[in-house]
Amino acid sequence: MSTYNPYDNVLETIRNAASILGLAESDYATTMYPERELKVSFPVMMDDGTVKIFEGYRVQHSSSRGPCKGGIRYHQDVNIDEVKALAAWMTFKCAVVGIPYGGAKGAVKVDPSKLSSAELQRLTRRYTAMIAPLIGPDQDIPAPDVNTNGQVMGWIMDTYSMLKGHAIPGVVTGKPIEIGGSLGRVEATGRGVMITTRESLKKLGIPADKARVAIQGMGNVGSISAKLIAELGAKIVAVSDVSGGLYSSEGLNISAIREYLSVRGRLLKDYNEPGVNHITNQELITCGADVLVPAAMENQITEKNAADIQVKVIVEGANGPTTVAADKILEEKGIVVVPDILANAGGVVVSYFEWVQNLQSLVWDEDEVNKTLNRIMCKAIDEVFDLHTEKKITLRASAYCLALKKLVTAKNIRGIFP
Ligand SMILES: NC(=O)c1ccc[n+]([C@@H]2O[C@H](COP(=O)([O-])OP(=O)(O)OC[C@H]3O[C@@H](n4cnc5c(N)ncnc54)[C@H](O)[C@@H]3O)[C@@H](O)[C@H]2O)c1
Repeated sequence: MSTYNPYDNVLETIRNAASILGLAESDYATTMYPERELKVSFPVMMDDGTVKIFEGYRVQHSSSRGPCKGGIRYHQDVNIDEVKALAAWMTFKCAVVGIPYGGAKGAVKVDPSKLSSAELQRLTRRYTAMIAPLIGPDQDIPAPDVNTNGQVMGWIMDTYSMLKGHAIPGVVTGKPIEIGGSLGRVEATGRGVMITTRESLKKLGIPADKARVAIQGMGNVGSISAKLIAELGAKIVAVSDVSGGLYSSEGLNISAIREYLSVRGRLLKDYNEPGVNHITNQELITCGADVLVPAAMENQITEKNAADIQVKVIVEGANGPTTVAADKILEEKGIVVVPDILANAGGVVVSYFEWVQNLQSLVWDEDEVNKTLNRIMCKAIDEVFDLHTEKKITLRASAYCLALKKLVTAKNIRGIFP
């Protein structure tokens, strides 16, 4: 078996959509290559006085439909192909939900749990300085992703503003409210996953209040998805984090688990409650539920475990959790996969609201944010399901066809420079 390369996954998915649309390669070739790839190496002074060198990246996949947009990830295993794939998924995500952005992604190869808060701040500030030539509210706007959060965005905003000499809140989204963040942004990706789950179940005729749901990952996306899907009346029977998972056929107490995890450094392997069993991440993926929400990392549903998956629907909270080979197995089994570029788009939609508020120096109330998010998500979900029914293609192929069409149209209108 060849080594897993998420960018190959992206290319195969784009080629499949292009062939469904009957596009010639010259029509969509630009979507196969990132516009810019920056690799940086930079020193950080550690608390003990030693200097460590870290490697980071910023990839801008496309600016055809607007400024580049995409999160920053801190992870010890990150590499350029992963960042290229994540940047491309952002391009397609923004296109499928119809917000005026291209796609980008950044990362630093680091395990942030091994750094003190002061070291994390110095690393973030130096990485920001290294990518400063590429980012800015008009060209490329970062946001949180795995292992980054509002505080990290605050340091990025401050560093960039200091370099420019005045406050520029619109350079990042996912900031704390006090410095220009949007109400509803922290919950937005999970809220989008909940809306996608609710609407998909409705279309498939599965009552949400009878659904049994398993969620992999209890970070920003997984834990908010768990909370909001539970509020639909569904039973969350399994959740997990990097250390392992919890299972209860009666349904887990999500607010108690979220409360427990709110202390930095705590892991689910140490969580104990009567009636709750410890399971592995693999057991979570193959446990008997109706809905599986992978909300951790890429490459979790593969040809090795796809045949053992028993759910009716998979709602991809994470980016790229399912490989192309696994997708084919799931399709043959009749399992409906709601793709990442649709299911987890809530975060970038509310990031867009935050950026608009920053550019206009306006503040929206939370109700307006959530209502507008709901409207945009429901419209995109309807469009993706309609094309899927009309063309008898998977939901992933449908979402990519809709997005690719918009990207090709934008490129054609703009023409080729010079
Ligand atoms: N934060 C956002 O707004 C956002 C938006 C869209 C998509 N996403 C995607 O959602 C996914 C999760 O992002 P997040 O922001 O919630 O990250 P996070 O850092 O807040 O949480 C990640 C969670 O996954 C768990 N995890 C890490 N590695 C794992 C593994 N190998 N197996 C099982 N669990 C593992 C962690 O313990 C943690 O619970 C990523 O794919 C990310 O790209 C995030």
